Amino acid sequence: MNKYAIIVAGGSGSRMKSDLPKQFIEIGGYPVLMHTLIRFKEADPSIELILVLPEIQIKFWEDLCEKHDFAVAHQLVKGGKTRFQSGKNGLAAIRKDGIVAIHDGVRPFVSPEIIRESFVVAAAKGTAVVSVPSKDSVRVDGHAIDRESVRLIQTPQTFQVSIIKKAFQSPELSTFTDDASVAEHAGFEINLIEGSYENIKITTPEDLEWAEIILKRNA
Ligand SMILES: Nc1ccn([C@@H]2O[C@H](COP(=O)(O)OP(=O)(O)OP(=O)(O)O)[C@@H](O)[C@H]2O)c(=O)n1
Ligand SMILES: C[C@](O)(CO)[C@H](O)COP(=O)(O)O
Repeated sequence: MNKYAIIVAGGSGSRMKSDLPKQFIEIGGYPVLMHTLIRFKEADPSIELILVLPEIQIKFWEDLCEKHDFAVAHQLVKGGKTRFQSGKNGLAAIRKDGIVAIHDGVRPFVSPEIIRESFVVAAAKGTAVVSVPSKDSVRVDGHAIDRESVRLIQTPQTFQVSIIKKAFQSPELSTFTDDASVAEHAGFEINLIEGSYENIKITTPEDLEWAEIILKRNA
């Protein structure tokens, strides 16, 4: 079975408010993106890695790889204006059937076990989307709802290639905040699997402090 991971890192990182795009900020001495790619190689060395980056950042990334002697093989693909378009560009680089995990480049602490589980479930059921329960109470439009019914969605979001390629043929909608919403819109059932609170998305400056803490805890 062919296995792929599309690591989307084509965003602008506006909420981080940093001159250096957040995917390149160093944690534990290495750029965030290198940690993420290594997690996938650790999960399964046969996974083919596809890294989606803004075109303008590709040379910078290649220089970083040289500087850090980064030897994890990966294919580079140009990003798009939105996460949907970046994902679609990544998918276009896959020519064979198999299973593909789509993962935020800025989630460097996904565990190899969760990655492997997502491939197993997607192979059996077509889709596997990582999620955690909400630890906080939740209100929608001002009204309390049963938080047991809430799941917070993470990545990887893993699919049979044929399913997710078909789903991405839909015109883009503003409600597509992730790949699962694209697949669901196309009529596919979404299977949730258990994630981890450590699998944070580095989004705002304080997340970098959490990242250093998680790294030290795992050292
Ligand atoms: N056009 C885009 C937009 C986002 N992403 C990726 O999708 C992931 C999740 O997005 P987010 O954390 O929102 O990243 P940014 O869009 O870069 O951040 P912001 O929303 O703060 O600008 C990131 O790895 C980001 O690089 C992408 O590949 N292409
Ligand atoms: C894909 C995602 O990480 C799942 O939680 C999330 O939807 C990305 O949202 P963002 O606004 O692009 O950070």
